Amino acid sequence: MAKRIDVKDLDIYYGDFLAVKGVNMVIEPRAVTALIGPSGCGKSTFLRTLNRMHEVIPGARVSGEVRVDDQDLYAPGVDPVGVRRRVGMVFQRPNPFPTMSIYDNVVAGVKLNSTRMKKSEMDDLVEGSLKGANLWKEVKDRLDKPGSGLSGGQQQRLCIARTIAVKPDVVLMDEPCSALDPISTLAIEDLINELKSDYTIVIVTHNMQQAARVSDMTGFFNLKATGEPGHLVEYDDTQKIFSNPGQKATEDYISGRFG
Ligand SMILES: Nc1ncnc2c1ncn2[C@@H]1O[C@H](COP(=O)(O)OP(=O)(O)OP(=O)(O)O)[C@@H](O)[C@H]1O
Repeated sequence: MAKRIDVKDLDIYYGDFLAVKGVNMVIEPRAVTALIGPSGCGKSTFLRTLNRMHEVIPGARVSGEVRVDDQDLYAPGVDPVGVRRRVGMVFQRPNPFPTMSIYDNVVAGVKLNSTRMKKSEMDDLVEGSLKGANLWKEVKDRLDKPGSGLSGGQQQRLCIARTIAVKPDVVLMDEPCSALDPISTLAIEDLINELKSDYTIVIVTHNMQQAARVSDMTGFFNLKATGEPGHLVEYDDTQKIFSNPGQKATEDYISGRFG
């Protein structure tokens, strides 16, 4: 299950534009790592390199290494589809398949991976994944109803259930609460806290209180000026970053002096 991610000398490009430069970082398993920093510094871009989603944009590429338990995701011959199965992703806006039932939403990824399963196994997987996403009690009597009939917070938990149904090693979350109300946000934060016992979790967030609440480690990204590449300024225990950061830029950012 949870795996360590080792990023070495990673440069990330959109065509000729170097968006993020020189990232070195070890992301620990069974922990939550938060990525913070001002708009445009490359947090989401970096996150998408961790499951090879970056390269779906034409011209987008990387140089350097991303190792997940010693396998370089960018080595020749590595299948990006397999990578995305092992490293799942939850997006900013809940994106369940709207006309699909709640049940079918949970197993959508599993079916895509063409794993053949008996109905009883599928039922168990749906129940286990919805329980894992703290949604089971709310939906168990309406599994055949469309996913779009759920509240925003429930839809996001449904997306998390869909992500964990394929049994990934890592779960990436790109601002998973930014479209949610405060109560749904707290529900997702509780869930993140529970999920970390099984997965490596990396979350991009604009909300520094959220980073402080949910994460064990925090990486602060910044950029010197518009058009310059983003870079990782500081990466440390969340408590240290928020109480006694090593860099002035980090301190200025977390104390609200810029960004
Ligand atoms: N599809 C794209 N094509 C070209 N450049 C892009 C693309 N997506 C992002 N960029 C550029 O890459 C840089 C990093 O963007 P990114 O969205 O990763 O930053 P971010 O820190 O996640 O920002 P935000 O907090 O606003 O979401 C920016 O200069 C952005 O304009």
